[in-house]
Amino acid sequence: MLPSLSERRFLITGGTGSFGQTMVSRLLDAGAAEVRVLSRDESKQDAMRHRLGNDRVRYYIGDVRDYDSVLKAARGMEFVFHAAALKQVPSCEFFPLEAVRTNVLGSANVVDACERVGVETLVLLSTDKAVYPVNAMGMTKALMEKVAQAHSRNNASARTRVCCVRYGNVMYSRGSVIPLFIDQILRGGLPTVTDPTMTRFLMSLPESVELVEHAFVFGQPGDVFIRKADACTIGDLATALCNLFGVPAKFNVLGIRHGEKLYETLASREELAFAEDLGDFLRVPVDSRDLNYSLYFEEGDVEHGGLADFHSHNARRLSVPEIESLLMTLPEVRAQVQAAAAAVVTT
Ligand SMILES: O=c1ccn([C@@H]2O[C@H](COP(=O)(O)OP(=O)(O)O[C@H]3O[C@H](CO)[C@@H](O)[C@H](O)[C@H]3O)[C@@H](O)[C@H]2O)c(=O)[nH]1
Repeated sequence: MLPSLSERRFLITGGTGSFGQTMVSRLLDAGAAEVRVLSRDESKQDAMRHRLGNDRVRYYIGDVRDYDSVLKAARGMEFVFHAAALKQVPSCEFFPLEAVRTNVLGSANVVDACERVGVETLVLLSTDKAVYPVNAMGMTKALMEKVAQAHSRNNASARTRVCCVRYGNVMYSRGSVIPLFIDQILRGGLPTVTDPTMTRFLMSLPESVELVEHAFVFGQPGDVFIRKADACTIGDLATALCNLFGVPAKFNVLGIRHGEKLYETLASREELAFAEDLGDFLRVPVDSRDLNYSLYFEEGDVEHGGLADFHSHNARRLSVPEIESLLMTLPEVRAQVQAAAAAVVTT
């Protein structure tokens, strides 16, 4: 999917995370001349340095909240992927201003630094929680999208092409529900399900990386790219995992947590009225009108009435066997299921 990248230079903010590590490997494989990782945690960088052992990867300690640290890392780079964020819904509810500082002001720093040093393309990673947001994480990611779009709308001669991508839950990402449920099952406990009827979109890490690559190759300034995905209920997810590990499908119900929604929306009906359907992806272009709306009178109004939002309650619903098959495509899950099965055989 990626074109040849020899002599091309990349920066990934939050580059030690699940997305960042996968993207770094893809860029190295595609021949990138240099990949910089900007992040706060020196021990994660050190572990990655030892694991990769590749001198085309350079590590920058810094924080997107600190403009100078972003500027230093962005200097000389042609392409930037902005993945650094505060992402946990409940913790952002308790510390909303921290989410504003990282997700909104930090993202604005990234946009400004890229423009200042003449980065060619910047792709910012957003989430379905940014659509009709009810929690601080989603609200701040929605504002991040607005910052990115305003950059494109307000700067006709912008040097940096800025696009966003939006996706749902990445299966087995750090701190997410799938490794948690597996851990609970392996310890002999019951998965703690918030609400069995709650639905989420499911996407693999390679699919999320593919979406970013698509935006990187095809995006126009201000675009938001969305990857279409199937969804499942959390009750079915817990059941599928219990089945895979050969334990009775039972769980404890916790109740919905701070800031959570029963379902997530990947694209609103307002966006779908303008979106371009690209098969696996949707492209939502920026509304590039200025504030003189009367100038656009003849373009008329777009009809939103017949459209429905694209959300995880009306997306294709995966059955329990389908979830089991999907989970077994994840190397981490496969390895844990096989290890558990082998342990049963030897006892
Ligand atoms: O003990 C638990 C923890 C979570 N859940 C449920 O599992 C689902 C997924 O939870 P989790 O894996 O914590 O993800 P989300 O809170 O949905 O948020 C994730 O998915 C987003 C995309 O929607 C990303 O933007 C976020 O960074 C990422 O944390 C939700 O319905 C939770 O209610 C449980 O049932 N039990």
